[in-house]
This record gives sequence, C-alpha cells and structure tokens, in this order.
Amino acid sequence: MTSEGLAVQADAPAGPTGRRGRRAADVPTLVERAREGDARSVARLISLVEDASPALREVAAALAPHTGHAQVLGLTGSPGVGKSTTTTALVRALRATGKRVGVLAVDPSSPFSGGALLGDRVRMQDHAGDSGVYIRSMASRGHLGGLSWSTPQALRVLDAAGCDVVLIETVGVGQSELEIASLADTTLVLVAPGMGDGIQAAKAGILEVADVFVVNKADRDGADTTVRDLRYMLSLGGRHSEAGQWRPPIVKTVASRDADNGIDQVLEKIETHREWLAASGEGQRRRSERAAREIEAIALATLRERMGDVHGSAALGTLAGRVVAGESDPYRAADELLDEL
Ligand SMILES: Nc1nc2c(ncn2[C@@H]2O[C@H](COP(=O)(O)OP(=O)(O)OP(=O)(O)O)[C@@H](O)[C@H]2O)c(=O)[nH]1
Repeated sequence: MTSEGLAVQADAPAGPTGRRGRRAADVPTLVERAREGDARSVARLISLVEDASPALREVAAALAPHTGHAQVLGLTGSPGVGKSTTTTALVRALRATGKRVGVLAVDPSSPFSGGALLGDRVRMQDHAGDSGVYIRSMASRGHLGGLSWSTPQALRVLDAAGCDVVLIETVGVGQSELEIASLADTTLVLVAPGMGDGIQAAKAGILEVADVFVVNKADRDGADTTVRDLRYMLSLGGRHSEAGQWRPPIVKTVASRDADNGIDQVLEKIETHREWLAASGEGQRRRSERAAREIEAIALATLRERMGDVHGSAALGTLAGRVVAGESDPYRAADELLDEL
C-alpha cells in the first residue's frame, strides 16, 4: 500500500477527540504491520494520533488489546544537562540486553515534530539500521491539548508495536516534567554540576517527581557537591523517610563516555524501582491514575467540542434569553445545558 493510500482526507477540522472529519486510513493494516515491527507503520500511527486525526478513536481501539506491556521511563532536566546524550547511552545499554526501545522526545517549546529536529537526525544515525529502536520527536506547542493527550497515545503505539521500554524525554520547563512524571513508571531527573540545578530542582518541585536522580557530567568539578546538595534536600523532604517509601537514589554518570559511564548503575536503579513499584502496589496505582487522567482529558475535550457546537445554537440562545429576563440564573441554565449535552 502506498502512503498516499493511507492519506487522511479530513473534510472538517479534526479535534483532539477524533469526532470530526472523514477518515481514510487503513487502521487495522497499520496496527498489524506496526506489531510486526514495520517502522513506517509505527510512524504513521503516531502521526495519526499526534495530528488528532479523525481515525484517532479507531486507532485507540485497535491498539488497546496490545498495550500494557512496555515499561515507561521519563527523563527530564534543564537544557544542556545531557538528556539527549543520556538517552542515547540508555538506548545503547538497553539494546545490548536485547530490549526493544522506543523514544519519544517531547519538545514543549517546538512547533516542529515528526523527527524533523536536527538532534534527532543525529541520534537516528546512531541507531540507524537497528529495527529494535524507534525514535520520534513530538512537539507539543501549537497542538490541541499539548503534551497531555498526544504523548499517551504515541506511547500506546510504541507499546503495541512491541517496545519493552519507552523512554519519554523532555526538557524540564514549566509543567512538562510534571506531565512526564504522570506518564512514566519511573522518572529520571538529570542534573549537572555547577548549573544551580539543585536549587532549581527544589523550586520546581522536581524532588517530588524524581524516582532516580542522575548527576550527569560527573567528570566535571562539583559533581560531589551536587550529590551532597541533593542528598541534603531529600533529607528535608519528609516523604522519603517514611517506612516503605521509595528513596530516590542518586547516580553519577558521564553519559558522553562510551564505557564506564555510570549508565549500567542507572539501569540497576530503574530495575530496583520497578521491583518496588510491583511489590508496593504503587505501579498499579500510577497506571490507574494515568488512565484516569487520560479519560478525564478526553471527556473534557469532547465536552468542549460539543460546547463549540452549542455556541450560537438556538438552545443556548433561549437559555441566555431567560437569564437576561431574570427567569433563570446562569448556574441553573448551565446545568440545563449540560443535561442536554
Ligand atoms: N563533560 C561532559 N559533557 C557532556 C556529558 N554529557 C553530555 N555532555 C555534553 O553536554 C552537551 C549537551 O548535551 P545534550 O545531551 O545535548 O543535552 P540536553 O540536555 O539534551 O540539551 P537540550 O537539548 O538543550 O535540552 C553536549 O555537548 C554533550 O556532549 C558528560 O557526562 N560530560
């Protein structure tokens, strides 16, 4: 089948709920091929969900039976701490153990997506020809609903495509690291010596989201000070000192080094955290929370879309008239409107 044959011809603007437009994508075939490891089909499915294609609902339904297998890792940190370098090193190490890996590089500030970023092209080369790795960059600015709804869908695609591990990388600015943490089973927070990251981490509430701290660029002066600062800040936060609670370990890395770079220790800590998630029930709780957020986001988007239909409608006009005339109040009118929706 040609890519033209799979083209989506939307005759109405698509919304994040996938309710509008006409679809022309052969979803079952795409899902089947993605599950066989066809990278183009994986890419196409991610585009469908990212572009809020009208086929979104069909895609979600077709993927559902094949999901729930992948371990989801979040990786966040300030610009320049070495996220890309660390991701590459992690992918290499995971591939060496035979795992299939997906990477979603989410750029909350970029309007570009689909692997168009230079950095990703460079990284693609690093894993070129390796069918066990999917790398995809996603932009969230300018997209309907942003990171919060497109990333979980893309995650599902990679999960269904048989990835054992999906790594979501994002720069730690604004809300993005919190969103990543809500998606991931295990969240890695990267800091680097001498960047004032420790203090920033405390400010941004990053201490709360980190399951593993990675002090990268440990070849630089000040790495031990950074580790000490982090340890001190963790000791102040009461959460981690309670019995049975997870205490985020701190690992030093030199991600830019090919060997002896600390990446194996990071993987060990991730594994220990995975075991803790299973034993404590926290893993299940996180996944339920994740699904609940998704449902909520879709329901709200659907409601907003229906409200759009309602805007300017006769029913709304009638209700407005009654409020103006003092025959109803806006709260009662809103309840009546919601009842109708
Ligand atoms: N000395 C040293 N340099 C490193 C290390 N890890 C990464 N770097 C370098 O730091 C620079 C930034 O690394 P990236 O991996 O691009 O950092 P990033 O966090 O992805 O950066 P943004 O994409 O700007 O958010 C690059 O020049 C890397 O080669 C390290 O462990 N030690």
